[in-house]
Amino acid sequence: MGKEKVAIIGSGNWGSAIAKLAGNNVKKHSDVFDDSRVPIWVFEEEYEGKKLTEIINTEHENKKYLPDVKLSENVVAIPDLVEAVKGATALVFVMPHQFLSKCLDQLEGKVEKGAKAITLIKGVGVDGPDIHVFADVIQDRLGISCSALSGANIANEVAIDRFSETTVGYRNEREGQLWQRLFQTPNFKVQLIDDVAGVSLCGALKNIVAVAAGFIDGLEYGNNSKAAIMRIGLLEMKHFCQEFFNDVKEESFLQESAGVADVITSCLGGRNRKCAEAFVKQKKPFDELERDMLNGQKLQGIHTAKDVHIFLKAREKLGAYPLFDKVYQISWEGLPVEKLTEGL
Ligand SMILES: NC(=O)C1=CN([C@@H]2O[C@H](COP(=O)(O)OP(=O)(O)OC[C@H]3O[C@@H](n4cnc5c(N)ncnc54)[C@H](O)[C@@H]3O)[C@@H](O)[C@H]2O)C=CC1
Ligand SMILES: O=C(CO)COP(=O)(O)O
Repeated sequence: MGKEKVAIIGSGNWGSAIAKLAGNNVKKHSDVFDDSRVPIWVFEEEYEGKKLTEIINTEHENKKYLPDVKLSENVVAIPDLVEAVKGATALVFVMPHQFLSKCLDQLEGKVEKGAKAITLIKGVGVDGPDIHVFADVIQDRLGISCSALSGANIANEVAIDRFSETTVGYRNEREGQLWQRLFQTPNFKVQLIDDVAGVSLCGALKNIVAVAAGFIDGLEYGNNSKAAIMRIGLLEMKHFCQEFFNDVKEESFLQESAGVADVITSCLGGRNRKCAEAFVKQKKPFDELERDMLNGQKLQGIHTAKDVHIFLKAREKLGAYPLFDKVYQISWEGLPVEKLTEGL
């Protein structure tokens, strides 16, 4: 069997951090991976008067989304999505969830037969009463096996090699071990679990909880309130997964980085938390805050709150998830933020 050829689809803050790890690890495991080239698809834009792909390919740094972190020289930025995945056998999906569907439209019928994929995207696909994790969406649309990676992984910290853990929910153990080889470093520990849905849903739903934590910070309610939001949020996450997905594992919530640890880090230090605090203090809408505070990076939590609201409404289950619903109502329907804790 030939060596695995990796392609990374997405080059934002997390996409660039993961490209750094993958670029180095393919060299470390050159018995398994083709280490000559790791293509990364870049949604082309100008940054400081130059094309972002040109900056990445000459300076080996994504100056817009992950400044001051050097990427290995085998990481090659490519603006054409289909060209970026040409010949790839190991596809890493890592773009903000709102852009996945358009990418899959372009990729359908274009990926290598027998390729495998992993998604690092945090979000869910909702269509009225139907809900899907993105690993399933990718698998169905492209006809390839797709695992999921999620964890307490603030990208800027992983990128500078601070000790962190993550969880891979695998389709089969062999694929889990392949992804572990691609991403694990002495300071980035990759745990494996046979729970694609649980890992994916933890990553999506914790973003709603992080928005709630940001509201608490905006209200200056203090640490007890924030701890309560984390606890209630984690329970709603677990309840939601167990109610609507058959095969999720309890360990994914309580023992894995994807569950409890990601709730904690996101409620302390994530972008969703930061913008939600500003929403309360500055009284500006989220799209304006995203534009002013994130320099092109994207919020996921408020969109996931809306997706989950649409789904729960269609299933007539809104009352069963009061925290998720309060986040939706405050973010999208003008409910006063002081109502967040009412009835929890
Ligand atoms: N940043 C972080 O700390 C972490 C992020 N994640 C997840 O990883 C996923 C990707 O996040 P990031 O890499 O941080 O992205 P990001 O939040 O930095 O978003 C910017 C990216 O979106 C792209 N983009 C903008 N407009 C686009 C369009 N119209 N079509 C396609 N792409 C477009 C930009 O080119 C850029 O690559 C998200 O689901 C996020 O929740 C997961 C763990 C950590
Ligand atoms: O997923 C993350 C940390 O694990 C990042 O969360 P934010 O998108 O809120 O920054």
